Amino acid sequence: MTPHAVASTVPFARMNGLGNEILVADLRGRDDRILPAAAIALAGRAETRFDQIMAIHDPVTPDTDALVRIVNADGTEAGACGNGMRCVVQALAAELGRRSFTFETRAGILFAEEHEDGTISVDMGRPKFGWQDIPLSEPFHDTRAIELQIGPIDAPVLHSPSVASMGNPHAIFWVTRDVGSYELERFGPILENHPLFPERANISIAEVTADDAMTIRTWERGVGLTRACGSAACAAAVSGARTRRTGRRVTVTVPGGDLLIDWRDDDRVVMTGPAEWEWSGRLDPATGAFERDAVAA
Ligand SMILES: N[C@@H](CCC[C@H](N)C(=O)O)C(=O)O
Repeated sequence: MTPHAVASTVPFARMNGLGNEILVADLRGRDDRILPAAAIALAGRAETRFDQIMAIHDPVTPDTDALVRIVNADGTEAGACGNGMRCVVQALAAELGRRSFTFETRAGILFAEEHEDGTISVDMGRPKFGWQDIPLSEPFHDTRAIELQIGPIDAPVLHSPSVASMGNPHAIFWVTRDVGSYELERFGPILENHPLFPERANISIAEVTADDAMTIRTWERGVGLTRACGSAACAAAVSGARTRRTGRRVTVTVPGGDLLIDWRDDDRVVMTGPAEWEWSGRLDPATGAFERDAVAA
């Protein structure tokens, strides 16, 4: 890289949260952002393919540790990313030798904590169920099951989803067969872009397997099929409890593993799970050019 290019790059770590592919980029001390073109370029390369970039910026609000901007693979910004927040916590805990953090995101202030066993809990805030808050493009007074279906009109494959906002819009379709048996790659893009969702939506299918367990698969807005989506797990858990399908504390199994979701009595949703570091490098937030750090022999 030329000296100029090196000066314009920032450190980043390739990480994952249960297989949700995350790049954690450190933009502290700078005024710039990850540009959409850079995100699209990074997402398009096998080595740096990602679901979200978690860009750590200097804090804006007093008493927060950092502002975190969340960028999807298509370059759009998201309000929430549960798996990505766990990766941010693991990276900052290793750097700063602390375990508890307060972050600001587009969706509000979040609290997070790394436990002794290495798992990380993120307080994802309060869910919203009002149709304007999700948002939907038309009024639905009961968002536990809205009128929306896909497939033949008289025998829909998926129908009547619960909808919720966890800082980002989610639709949860309840099914009674193995979630792997549905063509989510076919239905996901149609439902993500359905006119009912003016800001598009994350689309999940969920099978309840016990009062305290469910299995989900998610088509992520701005990304596609994913091995894990933390905010979808939270949205599915609160929707399961709201529709009396489950209790308020559930293990949500995603293709990448298990997340524990606790919808506390104070209405806040706490997600607990792992994060994993893969490798580090430097990237250019304007172009997406990157280089890997040399690995010690
Ligand atoms: N993977 C995330 C959710 C990412 C955001 C989503 N694609 C959106 O645009 O809302 C998670 O773990 O929550």
